[in-house]
Amino acid sequence: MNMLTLSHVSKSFGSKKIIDDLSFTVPEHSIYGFIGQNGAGKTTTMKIILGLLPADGGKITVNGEAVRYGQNRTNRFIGYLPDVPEFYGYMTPSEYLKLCGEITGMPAGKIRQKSHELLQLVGLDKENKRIHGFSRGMKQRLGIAQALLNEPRLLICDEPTSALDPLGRKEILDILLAVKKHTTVIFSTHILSDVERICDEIALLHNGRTSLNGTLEEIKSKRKSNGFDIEFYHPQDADAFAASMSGSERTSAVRLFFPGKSEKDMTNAMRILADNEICVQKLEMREATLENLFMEVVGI
Ligand SMILES: Nc1ncnc2c1ncn2[C@@H]1O[C@H](COP(=O)(O)OP(=O)(O)OP(=O)(O)O)[C@@H](O)[C@H]1O
Repeated sequence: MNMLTLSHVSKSFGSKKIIDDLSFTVPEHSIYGFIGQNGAGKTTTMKIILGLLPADGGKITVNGEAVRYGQNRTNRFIGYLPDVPEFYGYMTPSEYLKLCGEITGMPAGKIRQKSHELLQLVGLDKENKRIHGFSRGMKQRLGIAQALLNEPRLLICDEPTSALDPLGRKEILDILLAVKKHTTVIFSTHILSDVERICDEIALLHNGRTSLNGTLEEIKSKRKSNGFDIEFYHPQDADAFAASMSGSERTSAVRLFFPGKSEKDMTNAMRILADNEICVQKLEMREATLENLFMEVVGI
């Protein structure tokens, strides 16, 4: 089942079209990476999903129910972590979660049990400091605990790792992986290594549409090969081979790179190597990385 679907969604601010016929689906219990450059429209899309901004056209469903601007019925399925979460700095984490639970009408026993469980999950269970002394990473972790308090079916995180150092980012990514058992996660980001680490599926937002979407394997396999490298034992073998197969770049004394070549070209290279009795240390295809696919799509 799909936890979130967007069909032909559009949004303009004045004459500027930000979202243009955007469609994608997020399967239940997946981690979905919503990627785009600064200003691509990620936050705008999330606000439309939350019913906080009206779309100009199209349809969105969350857990099978249609989202309507200005109504918050579908938000009972959603936990939301904004890019810069705001807290009452004079409270401790457990006081803050208690307040959030009370506002949403949770019974006191349930608030206690969920707060304990969630603070443990985000590594803040032993933290009795007031929130104003927290690091950015601790605030993001508390924000995730708060977003999960009402046991949402869908957790939406807006750039949860963007302002964090590598350790802080790892902590957030590990938490998102842990919550996937119970909750579908969609998170926006422009940090591609985070996406490669935890996402089951991705959509790349460019010019208001998804320019790439699917699993990482699907996306990488659809794109053209990036070529192959050959590492020789002797520089003179590299010289001889470069003379017999065109299109190489010398990347070291004993290495040649053949940019843009296919698997068929690599088979041909193997034949030439065998015919000339040249033994090599290594011969490998260069896999498309998400980063070079991103560059290709956005035209950098
Ligand atoms: N309320 C608004 N009125 C006018 N323009 C807006 C409004 N909100 C967003 N925009 C514009 O829409 C575009 C998309 O903004 P949005 O915040 O959705 O991008 P984003 O992908 O989340 O970017 P970032 O990674 O920088 O947060 C930007 O050009 C922004 O200036």
